[in-house]
Amino acid sequence: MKSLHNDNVESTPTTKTLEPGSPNSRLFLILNPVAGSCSAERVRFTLKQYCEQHDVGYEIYETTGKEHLPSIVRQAREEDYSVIVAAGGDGTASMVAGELIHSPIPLGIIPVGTANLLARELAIPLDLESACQLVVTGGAIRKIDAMRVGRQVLISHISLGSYSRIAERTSVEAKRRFRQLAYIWNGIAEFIGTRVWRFDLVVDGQRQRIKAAFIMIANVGAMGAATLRWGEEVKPDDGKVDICIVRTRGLLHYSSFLWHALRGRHKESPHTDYLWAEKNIKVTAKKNLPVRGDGEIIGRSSVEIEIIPRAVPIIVPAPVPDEIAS
Ligand SMILES: Nc1ncnc2c1ncn2[C@@H]1O[C@H](COP(=O)(O)OP(=O)(O)OP(=O)(O)O)[C@@H](O)[C@H]1O
Repeated sequence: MKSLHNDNVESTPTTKTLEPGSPNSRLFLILNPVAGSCSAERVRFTLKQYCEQHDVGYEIYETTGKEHLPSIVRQAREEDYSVIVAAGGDGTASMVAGELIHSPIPLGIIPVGTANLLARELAIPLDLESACQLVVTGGAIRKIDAMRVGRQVLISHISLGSYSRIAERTSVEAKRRFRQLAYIWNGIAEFIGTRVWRFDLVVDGQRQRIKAAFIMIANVGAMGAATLRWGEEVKPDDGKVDICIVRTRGLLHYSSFLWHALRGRHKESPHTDYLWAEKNIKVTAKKNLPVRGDGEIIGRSSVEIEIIPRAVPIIVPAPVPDEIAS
């Protein structure tokens, strides 16, 4: 079997097992050194500190972008790590999550990506120290729904239309330099346009033809800007996936859509329709549009999604007991 170790591995051997409420005993970290404005060195240093403090063994795999990440995760799973951690953005988290479906080994997230939508949704701390502490000392486990597309698994969003075109225009270099501003800049150009596209949409076997600026298939509500969400009822662990059909044309419509979203009254927006699916979704665009999944371009024009309810166990902060909160 190919070794999991790469040139930049740091490890300490221990044999403890994960016990709820006690520190995780053996941790495997997958670190994307080019995610967001990540400093791989700082992530290594901070994680090392917490691991040593809590007597937790760890190993770090730094991604190159060329490896088959699912195989790396599969091998770590077989080697009995108590927790597998993704340090990166939503793309890295979903690639790791795909191999942890219905697994007893939870996914920890150190959100050092650009948007970090999944972490925001699950209240996983965005500061490096607190995120490292959480994955090392453990918290609560939340099992979230997953979306299978071919051999790939996605956990946050899949979109086609203007929204996916923005991702296609935004380079890795721009994301690294300007973070979310890179998306906003490219978004303005797309949103002042008035284009809509024809789609064929099949939701749990029900087929319809629609015209829309974009279709957002959301398992996670967070849009990534302020408190904006894709819908009033989008939850990552409710066993269903929401479909937001945005029929906006031009800046005025988008402003109205955002105004309703800001007030949490999405359904009152005259430019959006909402559906939800429990089993599967198929979208086919009549034009050659990119399909965006968890921040990456995953295909063109068509996507078929199988929903896997409450599939991926993720470490989240433990709920604060009422008496402490008050
Ligand atoms: N060493 C590397 N060099 C270049 N690309 C890499 C490397 N490691 C991973 N990648 C690529 O990084 C992408 C995943 O990035 P990720 O989603 O983690 O960060 P992000 O895009 O900055 O954040 P977000 O998705 O939250 O906006 C994948 O396309 C992967 O192939």
